[in-house]
Amino acid sequence: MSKVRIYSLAKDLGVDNHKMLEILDGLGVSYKSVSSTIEEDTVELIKQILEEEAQGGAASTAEPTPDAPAEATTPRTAQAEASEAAKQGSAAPAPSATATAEREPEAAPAAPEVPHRAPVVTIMGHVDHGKTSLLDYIRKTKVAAKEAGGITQHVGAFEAQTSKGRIVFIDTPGHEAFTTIRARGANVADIAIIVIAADDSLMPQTREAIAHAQAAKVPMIVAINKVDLPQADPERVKTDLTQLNLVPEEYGGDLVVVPVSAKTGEGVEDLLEYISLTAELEDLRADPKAPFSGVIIESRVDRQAGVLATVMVQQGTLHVGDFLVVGEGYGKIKAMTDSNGGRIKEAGPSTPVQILGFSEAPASGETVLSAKNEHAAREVIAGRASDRRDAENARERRRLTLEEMMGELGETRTVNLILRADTQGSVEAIQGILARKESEDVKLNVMLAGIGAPTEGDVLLASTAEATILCFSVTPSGGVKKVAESKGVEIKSFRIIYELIDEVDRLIKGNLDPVFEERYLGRAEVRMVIRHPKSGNIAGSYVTDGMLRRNAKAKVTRGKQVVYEGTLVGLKRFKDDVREVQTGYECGINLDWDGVEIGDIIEASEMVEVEQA
Ligand SMILES: Nc1nc2c(ncn2[C@@H]2O[C@H](COP(=O)(O)OP(=O)(O)OP(=O)(O)O)[C@@H](O)[C@H]2O)c(=O)[nH]1
Repeated sequence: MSKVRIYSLAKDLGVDNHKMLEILDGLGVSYKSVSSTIEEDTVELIKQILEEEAQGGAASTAEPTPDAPAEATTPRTAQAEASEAAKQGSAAPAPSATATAEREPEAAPAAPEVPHRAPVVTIMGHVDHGKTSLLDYIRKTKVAAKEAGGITQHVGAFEAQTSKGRIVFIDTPGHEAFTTIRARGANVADIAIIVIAADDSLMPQTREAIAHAQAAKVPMIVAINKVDLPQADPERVKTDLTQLNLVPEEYGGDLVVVPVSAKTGEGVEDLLEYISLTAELEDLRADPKAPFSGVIIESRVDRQAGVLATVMVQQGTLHVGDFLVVGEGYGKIKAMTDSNGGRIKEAGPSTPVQILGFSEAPASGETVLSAKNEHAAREVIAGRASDRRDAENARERRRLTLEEMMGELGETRTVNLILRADTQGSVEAIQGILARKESEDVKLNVMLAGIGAPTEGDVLLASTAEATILCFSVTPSGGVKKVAESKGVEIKSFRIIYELIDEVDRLIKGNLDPVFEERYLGRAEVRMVIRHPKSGNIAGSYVTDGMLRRNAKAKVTRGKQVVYEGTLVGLKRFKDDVREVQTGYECGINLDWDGVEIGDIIEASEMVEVEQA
């Protein structure tokens, strides 16, 4: 008796893989994943079930036959239509992030046109260079006056109407240096405006802002502000930028630089024009009909109203009454207001909305998904809570093993560090983060922290204390590198803050790892499936425990069921390929699919667990 692969069969019969697994579950057929094979005689049973469903659910649909010609305009077979109609008629009343039937593209379908969406812009720059003033000017002149009686709440974002269309500005990052929120903030944004005061030129936080935009691979536009001042020197700003390898267009480079004054409004119209042009080039699109996903921009507790959370809709559409899941909490949208304070009933992609309905304030940067109903929301949360407990237990087990190995209860390991950075501000910010990373198990001992490149003296200190030298935005000289090599001292240089922090996480982990091999590496939650017609689908995920490592063994679980086993072949942070991603970071993952598309077997809220290969 010959066998058939589940996903090939699904394709042949024009149903999606989820549906196929559902039917197999119903029949009590066991399988490991959609790559598994099943007996040929089961196929007949499946066909019968599909036929019955089609007849029962879609009265107007013609009898499905394997050779029924597809309609000229649709890429699907008549069977696919029939089975989908059956599904609609039988159970699911509304699509949701956790249960939405995916359409199966045939050989070479014309990709459905996903509509354009408004660009989301973030403004960054050094303190006092005029970020707030510039946003205020745009808000005053470009935001339609709201109806009388509304209460203007700070929502952390606003929408400007320009002659070229809608532009959404995020105004939360503030000057809280080096926070994950801001690193994530750049991720919410499509375009970064770097504000530089014409009388002050490049300052430490300007460089930091540029580094964030570069790390997030979002296009940058430089606004040289305060050009109304007599001492303004825009040319100096441009020359200073070239020294960072950022060459303005008029000097032959590709950096857009716009002189503006937040005081007089000069150049602001040009800036908006450039934003729209950049957005056009980026070809930003989002499907309002796709399952909803979004990001928390900010949240706070209002004494009268309760928890107010600002959500940026990234995909799909939000409606009053929808159930939302964030972290381990959920809420039902009781009311929604737009950034003007006006009540709205629904909100599509690139819309910042303030939501009333969460019982606890969610953290900025958290991903939000929708659930079909309260029951589904609770299930997702229960799954997340149990995963967290498992992770905590695993950590506890690791800790005990370490203690046993050391033969002494409660001994703390110390990681010695020498820190070198470009400015006092960076040194302090990094020290602040390091202090928060310390735990009972590992103490981070910064032996020396200073401005400027590391010296030979640092290397000697490091070699005696077995310390690692971490450099941020400074590079050791050739001579110092040689001494370090001869003494076996590691000097690690970083230009991006989160990479330095990743390294510290690795050092901490290295001190926690028991000597014997542990196969479990970590686990991630799939937050959304990013469909890419050319380079394949990617599962946008969040590492909830341990770490993910490229080429590790991976398995996808839905509840307690393993739906896929294979290898983690692709791992990305933003657009970069990376080897590892640690807990608390978002990443894109791709598995060895054996010809199966991620969107077919994986969906938001599923867990991917990886093990040492
Ligand atoms: N002359 C002139 N003054 C400006 C302009 N833009 C901002 N200022 C002034 O510069 C100062 C700082 O402006 P802010 O908008 O508060 O700067 P910021 O970058 O938002 O500062 P932080 O929020 O503290 O980081 C204020 O006194 C503004 O009035 C401008 O285009 N021209």
